[in-house]
Amino acid sequence: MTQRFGFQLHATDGRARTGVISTPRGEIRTPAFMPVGTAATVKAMLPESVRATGADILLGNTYHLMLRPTAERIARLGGLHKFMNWDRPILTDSGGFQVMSLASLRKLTEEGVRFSSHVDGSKHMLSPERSMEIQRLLGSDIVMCFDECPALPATEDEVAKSMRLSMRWAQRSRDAFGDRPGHALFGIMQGGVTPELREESAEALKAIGFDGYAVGGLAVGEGQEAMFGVLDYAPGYLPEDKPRYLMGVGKPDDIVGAVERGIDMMDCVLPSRSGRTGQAWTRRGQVNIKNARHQDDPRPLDENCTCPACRSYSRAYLHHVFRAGEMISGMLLTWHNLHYYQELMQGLRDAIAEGRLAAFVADFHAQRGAGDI
Ligand SMILES: CNc1nc2c(CC[C@H]3O[C@@H](OC)[C@@H]4OC(C)(C)O[C@@H]43)c3nc(N)[nH]c(=O)c3cc2[nH]1
Ligand SMILES: [Zn+2]
Repeated sequence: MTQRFGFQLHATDGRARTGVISTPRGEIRTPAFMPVGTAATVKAMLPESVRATGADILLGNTYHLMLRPTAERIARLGGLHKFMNWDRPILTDSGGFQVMSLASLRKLTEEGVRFSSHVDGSKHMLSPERSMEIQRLLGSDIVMCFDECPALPATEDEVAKSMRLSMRWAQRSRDAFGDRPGHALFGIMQGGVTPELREESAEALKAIGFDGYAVGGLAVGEGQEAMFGVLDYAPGYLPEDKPRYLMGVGKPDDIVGAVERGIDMMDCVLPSRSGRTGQAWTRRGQVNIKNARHQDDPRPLDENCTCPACRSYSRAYLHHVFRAGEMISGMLLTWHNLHYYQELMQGLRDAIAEGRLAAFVADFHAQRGAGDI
């Protein structure tokens, strides 16, 4: 087990890459999908179940945990890994994005963001320095810079101003992070959909120097075509020997397209959130299990899936427990969706390693029927 943070590239296929990120708490196979555990839990899943789906790393979040139960309390109790019973790597987002999307009465200045908690209305402040302190108290292995993700619609001038603020905050995040062997600090590229701004952001981040680089400011409503348009050039502005993390993505076809364009890490609430609403993702497309047509169907969600839901339960049963509002409904569909996402990532890693990504992607699209299956 290494005491350092490192990234080894094993193979490439076109712009896609496969490799391993090594951390003191374990290895992360890339391309990697990171389940979201916002408030110290991947909803409806035990940590050992999350591991059983094949996840090497999960996500926590500064914004949610600073409000409840507070980072100081988690630190007193031994840190986030011990608190939530997950001893493998954890990446925490820096809180900027969530403040802008969840908090109220926000005041943004050069210093940081003052806001009122969406939980109890209490007053708080987040800054690069405070975000680094919170992520250190949590004990996360991969720390994200404190940034500002502009809400759409935004003019190019507003995007430029916001990106330049985020780059000044990236320097302050780097300075506040200090030297923490075995822990990584990732910069976050901003710049909207403007190539010149994306390049300016990448150059600023490279000049500061980070252990990994995120592509931020995407998956905020711009649509897949615009997102892929940015990914056609933005990852190329980032260092080849460092992990590239696309934040908040996405649907299975978003993930495939992002990996083809050189992305190594992704996170998204979709598989867990949609699982709780009865939406199953399968290799042949989506299944809305609450649809009446499943009520007599003895088949599993997906005959080829080896997850507990598909091994032991029928669509008819899943339909029933969703209609009845039983807790097991969200548990089984979340498990299936996370299992499917990890199976997709393993398929991508194998295909890149064997130089057959194009065939894998063609088969991925060919299998997906239109609409509900
Ligand atoms: C969904 N689309 C999307 N999410 C984005 C994020 C947040 C990603 C975090 O928000 C949650 O996903 C909604 C995830 O669960 C927690 C644990 C809260 O963390 C993940 C971003 N975060 C930062 N710092 N900067 C960005 O430019 C950025 C862009 C994003 N686009
Ligand atoms: Zn399954």
